[in-house]
Amino acid sequence: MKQASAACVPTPSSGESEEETKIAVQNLDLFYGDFHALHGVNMDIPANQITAFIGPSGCGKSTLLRTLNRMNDLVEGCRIEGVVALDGENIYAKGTDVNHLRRRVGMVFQKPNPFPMSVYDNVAFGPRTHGIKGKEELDGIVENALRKAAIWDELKDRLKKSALGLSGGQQQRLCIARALAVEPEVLLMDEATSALDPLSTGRIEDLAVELKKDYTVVMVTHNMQQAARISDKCAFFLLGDLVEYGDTQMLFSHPVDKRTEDYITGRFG
Ligand SMILES: Nc1ncnc2c1ncn2[C@@H]1O[C@H](COP(=O)(O)OP(=O)(O)OP(=O)(O)O)[C@@H](O)[C@H]1O
Repeated sequence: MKQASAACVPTPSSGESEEETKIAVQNLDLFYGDFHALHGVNMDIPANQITAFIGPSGCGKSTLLRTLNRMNDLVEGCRIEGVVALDGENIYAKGTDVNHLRRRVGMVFQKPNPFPMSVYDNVAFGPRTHGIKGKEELDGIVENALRKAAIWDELKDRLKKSALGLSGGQQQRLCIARALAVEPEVLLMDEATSALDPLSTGRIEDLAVELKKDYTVVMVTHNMQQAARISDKCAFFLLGDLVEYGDTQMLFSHPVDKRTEDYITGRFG
């Protein structure tokens, strides 16, 4: 993957508001081989808020989400131009420690993907990889992460049982706990509720709202009600273009672009 040049980018101020920008995306173009998947995307993602990416299938939501912790590095032929700055530092600058980046920017996927091991070992996996070995310390980390993911009470007596025996909703909250166990600053959620029933979806939504106190949450969702319910900022994409980005309430009540209006009113997509 081509490396962008800027090593350190000043975090743009967000004008009159007091919002702190956690991630600044600047002039971002992404290519899969010859296919130009993202076109000159610019957006400031605020700290301690939920930002939702919406738009029809194939418009580039997941692609953009994956640029935020360089998951696209794993895709052969993927090339990026532009800047993604985390706390003002370009994550595509030469010399970036990608493992450290992914520790700071964790990710939860559409399908819950617990490892075939115990509940405890799933959550302890990341910290162990980072060299934490002491039982007492690991016990504390596991409990804390499961509490933050609002699943401690359900799982505290099943820590040694296989994670594969949990329900889909429990597995997804376990995956969130696993992501939180390495103390990230940003949590990326790629359609994290689309495989879940309404009750489990509600739990994850409540959890996301709770988590934004401590983390910056960025989510891709096909569910516009979900974006309207829980996100603070919303970005609408179409065919690789960021069409409109702003406060969720404004975007849903007074969309500026006709294409946004057509999409949120269900005229296409
Ligand atoms: N690994 C890849 N190689 C080539 N093209 C890809 C790859 N991943 C995605 N694309 C293409 O990039 C475009 C954006 O895909 P992406 O998955 O980001 O869209 P999306 O908005 O998240 O879609 P969905 O809502 O269906 O998940 C699509 O045209 C897709 O076919």
